[in-house]
Amino acid sequence: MAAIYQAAYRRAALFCRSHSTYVKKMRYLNKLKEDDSLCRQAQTSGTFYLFHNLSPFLRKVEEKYLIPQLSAAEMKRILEKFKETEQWIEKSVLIGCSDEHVPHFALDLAGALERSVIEAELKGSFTDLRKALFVVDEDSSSLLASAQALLRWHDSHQYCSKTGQPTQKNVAGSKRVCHASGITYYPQMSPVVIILVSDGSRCLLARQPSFPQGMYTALSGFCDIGEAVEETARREVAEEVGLEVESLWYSASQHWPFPSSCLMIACHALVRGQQLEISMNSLELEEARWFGLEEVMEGLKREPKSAKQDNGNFLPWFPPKQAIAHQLINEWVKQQTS
Ligand SMILES: NC(=O)C1=CN([C@@H]2O[C@H](COP(=O)(O)OP(=O)(O)OC[C@H]3O[C@@H](n4cnc5c(N)ncnc54)[C@H](O)[C@@H]3O)[C@@H](O)[C@H]2O)C=CC1
Ligand SMILES: [Mg+2]
Repeated sequence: MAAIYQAAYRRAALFCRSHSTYVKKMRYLNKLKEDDSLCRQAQTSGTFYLFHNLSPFLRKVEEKYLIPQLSAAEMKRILEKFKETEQWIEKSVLIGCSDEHVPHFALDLAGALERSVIEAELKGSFTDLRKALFVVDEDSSSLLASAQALLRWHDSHQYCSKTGQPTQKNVAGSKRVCHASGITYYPQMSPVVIILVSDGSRCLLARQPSFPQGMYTALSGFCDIGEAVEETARREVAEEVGLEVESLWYSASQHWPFPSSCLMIACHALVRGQQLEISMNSLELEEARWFGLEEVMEGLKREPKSAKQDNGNFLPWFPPKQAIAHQLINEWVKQQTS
């Protein structure tokens, strides 16, 4: 009995310790965002993730893809070797820190150094994010997605939209300021609601014409200005498939970097029993239909590569596990089978 209590105590102590590590880390990051001189100093002891034209730098070691972190000294050496000034470090943005408070920065070297030069020097390659996200581990993929989103936002917000004057980033890159108008700009995400519609025993999955062949996913749509999440969900389901949502419940959320920084808010929805006929909006969708449990379970197991049949048709497959749509579909299967 005592052993059980000891184990519980150890778990509780561990929780408290990790909790306070987390709190300290978040407060340190917040300080770096607010204090330019502290952040400038942090750049001299931090580590750097490299990008080129928004493509992250990856290194393949055996069968694994890793994202190398360069020390500040290594960064300095490379910039000096290729006759670039250290000023480039100023362009980096803060993306996190370790539990020991080693800050992590992301830096895009396009404009400073040739892509192939850095690739040869550091023995790796700048890889399109659409590939990179799916070959690195889960923690690295969310770090790459948010780092790229922040770099992209800075790249496209160099000027004030009111005065046309250049904006200046703070050292951490958590904002940009137009000194002519005094306007502060903060990095933005567009909220998108993704809804897995069910009639109780089947779920509704759809395809847009631009999707890879055979891929189906849950319905989704950007929030209109002024809308609540529930309103977007009801409107998108009505617009895209002509059905009325009866009840809606939240599942989880995810940052999604395509086409640029979306906050995906994932929900399950039930539609009214009497009215299950799909009336698809063919301007947005190529196909929308009900899937039974068995077909969904098979689709979850199917790899895109194995979806093509001998007759040229494609069997249905769903987004990979990194996409929140996958999680919604998995949850629905669990609900049906529990
Ligand atoms: N991570 C995941 O599991 C999934 C992510 N998605 C993402 O959700 C996003 C939205 O999905 P859709 O069904 O295409 O949205 P949607 O049904 O709202 O239609 C897209 C159209 O909405 C308009 N629009 C309104 N506000 C916009 C904004 N802030 N940015 C861009 N376009 C805007 C544009 O005309 C665009 O063509 C896509 O970017 C897609 O990558 C979609 C499904 C799964
Ligand atoms: Mg849509």
